[in-house]
Amino acid sequence: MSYHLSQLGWDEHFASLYHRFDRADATPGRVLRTDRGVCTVLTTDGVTRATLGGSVMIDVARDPALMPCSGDWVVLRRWPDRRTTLELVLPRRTTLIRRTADKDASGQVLAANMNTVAVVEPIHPEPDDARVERLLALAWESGADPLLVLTKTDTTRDPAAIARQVAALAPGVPVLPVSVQRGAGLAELREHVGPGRTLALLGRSGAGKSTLANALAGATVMPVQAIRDADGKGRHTTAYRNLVVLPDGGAVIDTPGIRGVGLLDTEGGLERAFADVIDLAGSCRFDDCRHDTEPGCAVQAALADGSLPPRRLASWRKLRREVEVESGRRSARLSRSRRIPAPPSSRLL
Ligand SMILES: Nc1nc2c(ncn2[C@@H]2O[C@H](COP(=O)(O)OP(=O)(O)OP(=O)(O)O)[C@@H](O)[C@H]2O)c(=O)[nH]1
Ligand SMILES: [Zn+2]
Repeated sequence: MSYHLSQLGWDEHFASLYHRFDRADATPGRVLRTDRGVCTVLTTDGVTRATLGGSVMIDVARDPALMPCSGDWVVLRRWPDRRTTLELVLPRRTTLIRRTADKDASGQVLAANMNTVAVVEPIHPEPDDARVERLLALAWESGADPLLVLTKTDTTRDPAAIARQVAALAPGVPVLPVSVQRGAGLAELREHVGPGRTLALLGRSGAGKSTLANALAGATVMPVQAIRDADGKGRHTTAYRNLVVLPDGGAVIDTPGIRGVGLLDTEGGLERAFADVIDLAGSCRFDDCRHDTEPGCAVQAALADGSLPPRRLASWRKLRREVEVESGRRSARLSRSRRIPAPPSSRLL
């Protein structure tokens, strides 16, 4: 049985990247999950497990963000002794990456190559404004389209009112209230998946991400589990918690529930998440306005007339300060690591 990778978003772009690695013992695939250096990968022949090849290990030692993750398109190599290694991660189109807690401030990739990132926040107890803002900045940063999903709407009396309040934290982002229990909002959410499209779910533990992924997958049996194992050793019984292949095409990436998430903000995600504040700042009289006591400050004017909630400016300042401090640490680390010559990444396969 074969599986069409195009159902998962494999297209001419990735095919052309893969082309130069195409040889008899190589095959492309998409990472479903990773578990301590062992990756579960879906190929046209089914699901296989692969260990990291030497070149990937060298890349990861240099930059932890190059560790394969759910959603990555990769090149596998099959060896005569039946081992399979993951030899290369094809360049990611979008990347959901958070700053790790270590002092190096390096990045950890949570998901790759998704078209949409849904920030998943429960409507009850009350949505946490600061968390929503932070996760939305991360979603914008990924390069994918952000979406805000408010879950468990069956647990509160007036979900629409809460959705309106939360929408003020999410300029330019569609807000979608859902209840899996009642089946409400799922049809709207399905519009963001479908053939060739991948939706990543991002949110705290208990937000309802796995419940959403299961609801989108519909049946209890994923087609992945019905596909013959590429090793010929029978079916896998593992529950694929990370990338879930949907019966009608497309995929959902269920990221692990995260407690705190640091922003790397190298792609301007913060500015897009705070487009309301940035737009106002563009109308201040002085280009270097600090939005304190300067004359002609559009931000202060909006605070005064109530059109900008004070906490939006406070959040923006707090997150920007955090990113500045952390990027300072990161550049210190990079200048240290430059003393080690970078390995050539092209002698693969
Ligand atoms: N009432 C109600 N409860 C829900 C709904 N969706 C999820 N829940 C409950 O919320 C709890 C957490 O849901 P999960 O889907 O496990 O949350 P998660 O985000 O995957 O959590 P982690 O796996 O820890 O990251 C479970 O007890 C679900 O039954 C809903 O629509 N309504
Ligand atoms: Zn100003």
